[in-house]
Parts: sequence; C-alpha cells; structure tokens
Amino acid sequence: MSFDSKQQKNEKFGHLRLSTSGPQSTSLTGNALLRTPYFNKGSAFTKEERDTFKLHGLLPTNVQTLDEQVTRAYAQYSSRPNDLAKNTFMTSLKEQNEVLYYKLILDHLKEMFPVIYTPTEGEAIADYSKIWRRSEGCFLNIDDADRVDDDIKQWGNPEDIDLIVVSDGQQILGIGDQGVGAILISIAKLVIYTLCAGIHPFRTLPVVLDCGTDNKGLLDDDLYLGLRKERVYGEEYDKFIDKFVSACRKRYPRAYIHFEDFGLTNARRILDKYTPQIACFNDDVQGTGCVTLAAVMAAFKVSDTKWDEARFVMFGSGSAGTGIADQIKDAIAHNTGKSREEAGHQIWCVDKPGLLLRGRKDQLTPAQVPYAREDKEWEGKEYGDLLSVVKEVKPHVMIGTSTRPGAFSEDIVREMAKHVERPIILPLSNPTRLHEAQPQDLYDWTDGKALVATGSPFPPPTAECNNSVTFPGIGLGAVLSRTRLMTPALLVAAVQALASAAPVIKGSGAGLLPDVEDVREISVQIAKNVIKKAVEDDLAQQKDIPTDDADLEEWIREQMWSAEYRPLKLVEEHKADAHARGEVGTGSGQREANF
Ligand SMILES: NC(=O)c1ccc[n+]([C@@H]2O[C@H](COP(=O)([O-])OP(=O)(O)OC[C@H]3O[C@@H](n4cnc5c(N)ncnc54)[C@H](O)[C@@H]3O)[C@@H](O)[C@H]2O)c1
Ligand SMILES: O=C(O)C[C@H](O)C(=O)O
Ligand SMILES: [Mn+2]
Repeated sequence: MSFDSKQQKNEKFGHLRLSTSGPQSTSLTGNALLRTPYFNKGSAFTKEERDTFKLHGLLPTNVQTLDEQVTRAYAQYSSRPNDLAKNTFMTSLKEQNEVLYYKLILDHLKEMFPVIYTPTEGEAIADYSKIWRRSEGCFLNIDDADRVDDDIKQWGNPEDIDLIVVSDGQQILGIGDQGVGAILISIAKLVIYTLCAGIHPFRTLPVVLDCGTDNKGLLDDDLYLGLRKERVYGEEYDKFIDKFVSACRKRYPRAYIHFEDFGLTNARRILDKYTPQIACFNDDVQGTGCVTLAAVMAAFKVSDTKWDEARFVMFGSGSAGTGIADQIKDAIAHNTGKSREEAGHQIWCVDKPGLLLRGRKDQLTPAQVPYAREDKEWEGKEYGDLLSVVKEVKPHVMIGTSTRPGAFSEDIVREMAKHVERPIILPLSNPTRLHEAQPQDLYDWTDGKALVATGSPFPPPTAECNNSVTFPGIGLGAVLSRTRLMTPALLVAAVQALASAAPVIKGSGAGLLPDVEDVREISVQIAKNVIKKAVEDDLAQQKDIPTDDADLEEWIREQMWSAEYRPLKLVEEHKADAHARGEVGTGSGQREANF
C-alpha cells in the first residue's frame, strides 16, 4: 500500500495502517465531486476546497460543520412518519454523503440501530423491488455464471477489498426467500461492520448471488427486480458458488468472506466446504453461536449453573440452532473435560416434527445428526412437542431459532420454571414479530426469575442477543491479521472477549451481553483476541503485528475508520487512481464510474 510519507512519520504504526485519518486525494471536481458520497462534504466544504474543486455556485454560501449537518439531518430523519420511511431516508443519505450518514448514526446509535438494521431492514428487504431507487452493491446471477469473474473484478484492484458480505437470499432473517432483495442484508451487515468495528466502508463489497426465488409473491410481482425463475439447486448452484469464491480469491486475495442468510440445506454445507480453504465465516451459524454462548456464559454466572449438569433445549435446529449447539457443545467439553460427543448429550434439539431422533436419520441434516437422541431413550415418552420435551428434560436453558412466534408459551415456561431456579430463555428468531416469546411475559410467568436475551432489541433489562455484537469484532480481527483461515480456536478467543464484557460479569448492570452503545470498544477486545490467536496459530499473514497487549490495542484502534471529514487534495486523474487505491482503497474503474 502507498501511504503519505508525512503521515507515517507522525504515527507510531503508520506503515501498517489500512485506513487513515489523513488526507484523501481525488481528481473529481464540481458536480461530480458532490455526487460522490464517499468524498462529498456538502455544506461542509471549506472555502479553500470550494476554490480548488470548482464548487462555487454549486453550494449555498454558509460553510457548516459536520455537527451542524448532523443536527439538520437528525431533524429530517425524525420528521419521517415511521421506521420504514426513516430507513429509506437513511438509504438516501448514504447515497449522498457517507461520512454524514455514519456520523449521524454513531451520534444516535441506540435509536437508529433497529431502523437501519434488524428489525426494520427486514421490511426494506421484503419491499426491495417497490422502494428501489438507486443500485448499490454487486449483483451476480446464476444465468450469467460465466460472467462472475468479469463482474467481480470491476470493483477494484486486488488490494482494494478487505471484506465481502454475500447472501443468496434464501433465508433472510426469519422471513424466508427474498430473492435479489438480499443485497440489502449484505449492505446492512457491512454498515454494522463500519459502525461497530471501524471497518473501512470503501474497502468492502456487498454481493447478492441471484439464484432465482421460490417466493411466489416475488415471481408474480411485475416490479420484481431479480431473476424471474424458480430457485436453482444442486450441481448448477454449487458450481455458481464455486465460481464466486474462486473469483473473489483471484481478484481480491486478501478479502475475508462473510456468508449471510443462506438456506438451511446450503449454509452449513458451503461453510464446511470453504472453511479449510479460505478465510470465511457464516454469520448465522458462527456469529450467532458465538454471541449466544457468551450470553449463556454470563447467565451461568448469575444462576450459578455448572457446565457438567447444564441441560439445553434448542427449539428450531437449522443454521442458527445447530451453530449455537456446536458452540455450546465445545464449551461443555472445554469446561468439563468430557468428549465432544458426551458433551452433546446435554443438548436436546427440537424441530418441526418434535425431538430429533436417530431413527429418523434420513430426515436430518448433517449438522443435526450429532444431536439426535437414541429412540430407545424416549420409548414410552412423549417427544412430539416442546412442552413434552421440557417436562422430560427439565432444561436450564431454552433457545429459540424456529421462526415460530409465541412458541415459548405460558405452560412451557411455567413448566421450565418448576425445575430450575433461574430459567435462561433466549427467543432469538428475528424480526421482532417472530420472537418465540415477549420478554415481559417471560418475566411475568417466572416471577421475574427468568434470565432473558432476545434476537431484536427490547428495553432493559433484556439484552439483545444478536450476532451484531460479535461479527464486527471477529471481522476486524480477521482483516487486520489477514488470517489465512477462520478456525474454531479464533472463534473461541472471540467469545472469551465478548463474555467478559457482559454487564453482569463486569458488575456494571443486569445485561447478559454488552449494549450496542459499547460495541466499538467490545470489537477492539474481540479483534485483539482473534489477532493474538491467529498469530499464535501461525495463521496471520500480516507482518509486524505488535506483541505487547497495549500496543496491539493501539494498533487496532488506529486502523479503525471513523466518521470525520478528511482534508481533500486535488490530483491529476492518473495519479488519483493510484493514490486512491493505496490510501482510501477507492477502486478505480467501475467504482468511480458508478457514482
Ligand atoms: N439473534 C440472532 O443473532 C440470530 C442469528 C441468526 C438467525 N436468527 C434467527 O433465527 C431464525 C432461524 O434462522 P436460521 O438461519 O437458523 O433458519 P433455518 O431455516 O436454517 O432454520 C430454521 C429451523 O427452524 C425450524 N422450524 C421452522 N418452523 C418450525 C416450527 N414451527 N417448530 C419447530 N421448528 C421449526 C426449521 O425446520 C429449521 O430447522 C430466524 O428467525 C433468524 O432471524 C437470529
Ligand atoms: O440479521 C440479524 O439481525 C441477525 C441474524 O443474522 C438473523 O438472520 O436474524
Ligand atoms: Mn442472518
């Protein structure tokens, strides 16, 4: 990477920096500059910049600060009548001025998080083809699989992209197949990476793999923007994924790939296939597994539950359910010295047909198989519904990733509370309307004894158990260390950092997980653990990573992007490209032509 040499002298770790607070360079002037959201400062362009970049006559006279702009933008945001309208407003703002967009959110993080992310983003995704105005992100479709490499390569040079979030749209949150609208989940996750972990917004790429859709409503919608055909499965699908991964590897060899909201039959399979080959991560399986394990660890501190006796019931055993089960199984094994197989006996997985049993092996996914119980254990017992299973198992922990709203009904919760002092109940299905229970009901039915965390935000004392407190820090660690692989050991290191930041563990509150307000700091701690483990396990490709803890933290913080205006320098066109690539990661070609 090429960096401004003056800047390097002033910075302890200048030579390692990915993103900088130093000057940026562009050859754009006039309206072209104002229409480039990454560089546009609107009314905040200084007098000198207005001279240099030929902006006179294009802006009102008064030069304003970023804070003044935030005040105006917040008033406009607040005047929007509902959350979806607010979400649309934010999308427009992002298309106009990225620094202002991020600064506005960071100043109102708690309030805006549910509007730009879950649950409102779910509505925007479902309405994608109706509310679409301007294209953002990379669209690859299975009918043009031969073009994948060409379509990917136009986003920059090999060193330009650090992080790719990709979805095929088959299982968006709990709202099922959303086809091409899935581009918005890739974009939203990347926004969270920037807000919560300072990942440089211009060094990322949101992708949708349009493989058709089984959503009849979309296929019948004249406005639908995606491939109008039934979803493709099997060999053709696998080849398409392979082409995508190969193209990413070839064109952006340093990029870490985050898979999001793939369907049940593909999510785990794809993850297992590529984990030994590239640095990749499935958020629904691994991010959710990590955050939920951290919540359970915090809850155990309060309830004084011992790992060797703890019993877990998972309701909904898909990507998220089995991902959580795997993390919990490893934690049991780690804390008790049991084998992983033995540890798995403390987990009971329930899905649509009831408890998973070995006798029904042909109906189980490979990820479910290790949790299926021996049929003879359950002979003469009821196992077809959650209440019967809870009666038999008497779980300490019940986790919902079923997409079935209200599944944790009063009789089930009261039954659970009969057997354990502090029932730990985590309804995680998103969006909010799909939660297996409402937190207030859980407190009421257990005389306030339940320890609760939910998939979408609720007021305190209910913590939000959403992968958004985990994946940004893990990604930051992966990007900065340039880890070759994302291994289970790196994820364990991440969970340790997250669990120790829980308010109940720190003694700073009742929450089982840290609040979103604190997430940037949590991400530093997660990234630190991930990087240290990557170095220890000889996976880190980045050279000269500081070994001292304090230095490492400083090194991480310095590379986190923050929402502030940087001085802008005018350079000639050919130099701008070279400079931009090195300094702000601004790709050439299509990236600029797109604005
Ligand atoms: N809080 C978080 O961070 C987080 C993370 C990932 C997923 N989730 C949520 O978890 C839910 C599931 O996501 P996923 O990616 O695992 O989906 P998935 O399709 O892979 O799994 C869903 C599972 O639930 C089962 N199921 C469906 N209806 C059921 C019913 N009535 N009774 C019992 N089981 C039923 C399905 O058979 C499937 O096994 C979604 O609502 C998603 O938003 C939350
Ligand atoms: O996107 C979220 O809010 C969390 C999770 O990835 C989900 O699919 O629900
Ligand atoms: Mn998801």
